[in-house]
Amino acid sequence: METIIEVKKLCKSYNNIKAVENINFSICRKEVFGLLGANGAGKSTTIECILGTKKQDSGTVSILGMNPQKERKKMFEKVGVQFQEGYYQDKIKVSELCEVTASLYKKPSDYVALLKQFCLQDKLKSMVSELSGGQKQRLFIVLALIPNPEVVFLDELTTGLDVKARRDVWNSLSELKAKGLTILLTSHFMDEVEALCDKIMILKNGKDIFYGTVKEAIEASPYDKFEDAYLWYTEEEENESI
Ligand SMILES: Nc1ncnc2c1ncn2[C@@H]1O[C@H](COP(=O)(O)OP(=O)(O)OP(=O)(O)O)[C@@H](O)[C@H]1O
Repeated sequence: METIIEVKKLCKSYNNIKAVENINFSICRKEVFGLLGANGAGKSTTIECILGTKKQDSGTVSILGMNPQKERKKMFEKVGVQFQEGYYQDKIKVSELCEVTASLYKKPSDYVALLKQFCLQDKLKSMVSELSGGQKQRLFIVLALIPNPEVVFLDELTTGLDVKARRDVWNSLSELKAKGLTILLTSHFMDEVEALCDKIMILKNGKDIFYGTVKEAIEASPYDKFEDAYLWYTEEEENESI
């Protein structure tokens, strides 16, 4: 299978904090990869190094065969990123924000169809600032998909969404995956990870403490449920003495 993202021996420190220490993983086309871990575990730092918005201290990153530091512009033609609130201006209509985003790309997706897919078709003429938290979150996923990317980065994918909206987002992503999209996501919801991810990495204090499938993670733990296993991997004291 074709490798889309390859991370080798990635290290990044901030002053005295080792945010990411010797991380290795690869993601194949059509795979959904979950980068997991508690607040401060090193997920965002890893993602920023992959996107080239932060420079690692050592190690290498390849995305779609490119070096993100050297080929930033070419890379962003093919890579979508879901940003959080605060990144976008919100005194603008949904349609205008989509239009502006689409204008940045050579072959953008049809944003009206995407808005429909994420149940936002009625909001086309609304101001972004007037959307609910969950509607904004879905709009940010749509914006990440407008480039018609080969790979998309989704950060805290469904935080703030109601139960139905989460399920709808999972279904839409599964459809996009079937069409060839590769997805790297972060999530603090283990049911979501179980439903979507082909492979996961659990980080703790910048280190890789588990890399494999959800099934393997459960099997290598004393528990039957993934959430219990996840907590076992990430728990502070008990495991450190083992
Ligand atoms: N710009 C920075 N300067 C100094 N320290 C930083 C900086 N960015 C992150 N850190 C530290 O690096 C570590 C990893 O942070 P990072 O944001 O990568 O974690 P995260 O897993 O994405 O957390 P969250 O789930 O809260 O988003 C933390 O200890 C954090 O305090």
